[in-house]
Amino acid sequence: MTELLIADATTDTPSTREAGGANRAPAVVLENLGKRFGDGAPVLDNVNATVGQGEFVALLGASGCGKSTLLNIISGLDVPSAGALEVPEDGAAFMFQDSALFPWLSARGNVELALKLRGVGRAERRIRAAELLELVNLSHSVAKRPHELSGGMRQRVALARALAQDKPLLLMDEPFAALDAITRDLLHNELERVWKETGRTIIFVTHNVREAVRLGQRVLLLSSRPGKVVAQWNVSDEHRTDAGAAGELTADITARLRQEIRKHA
Ligand SMILES: Nc1ncnc2c1ncn2[C@@H]1O[C@H](COP(=O)(O)OP(=O)(O)OP(=O)(O)O)[C@@H](O)[C@H]1O
Repeated sequence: MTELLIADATTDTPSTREAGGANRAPAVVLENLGKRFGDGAPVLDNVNATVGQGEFVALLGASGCGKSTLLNIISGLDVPSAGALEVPEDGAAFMFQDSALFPWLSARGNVELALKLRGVGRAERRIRAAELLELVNLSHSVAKRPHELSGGMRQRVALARALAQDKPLLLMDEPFAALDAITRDLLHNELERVWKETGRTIIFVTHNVREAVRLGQRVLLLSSRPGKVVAQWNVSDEHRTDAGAAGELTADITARLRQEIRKHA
């Protein structure tokens, strides 16, 4: 059992501060963050977490616990009602469950558009888009439009487009939730490779414990109503190489997640 207990998530405890990786400079710091829409009950309350530069963190929680709200706040699309946050000055790129590609543009056109919005010149755009599509294993389909691509291929284009924004932080909101299990496994391998090659900081939201353990160096569990970080686990090399150890960790996290869900059932 490797759960790092957060005894009092209402304060910025040493466990939450250090878990970003004692050797890493922080990329994202959330301090006593709260969010309430209008005069409704708080959706997030006293969220404390630190994500280190280059770290891959999986954010897990029951449906409706505020995961997307938290990503929206980190990305700057929404503002917190309480607390403070530090995010990279250069901002974040976002990737969603729906690839949200422009249907009239090819894979290359979609990626080039993101480069154009950054002011990259025409010749360089072509080269850079080709590199990014190669990075996500889509060199053979650059001229295809979204309707000619499978769901997995569309998500690869969306990943290339997110990388084209050249932001140090990548926020991923259940990007593979709509894919079949085999395609999802393939994309897990590819995302891991892309993360290692690009050194991005990634916060990856999912409902899927197995996916969180497969991808995250650290898994954070958000409680429901209100959402706050109630537990976290480090995923070690042993979990990556030993299916038994990964299975045990997955079972531990699942039990803890069920506990959270039962509280509000
Ligand atoms: N703009 C908004 N106005 C009012 N309430 C909102 C708004 N956005 C989100 N909420 C509420 O905040 C809560 C958390 O929503 P959020 O989408 O962040 O949860 P989630 O954990 O991402 O859910 P899921 O896993 O189902 O996608 C929900 O009760 C939702 O109805």
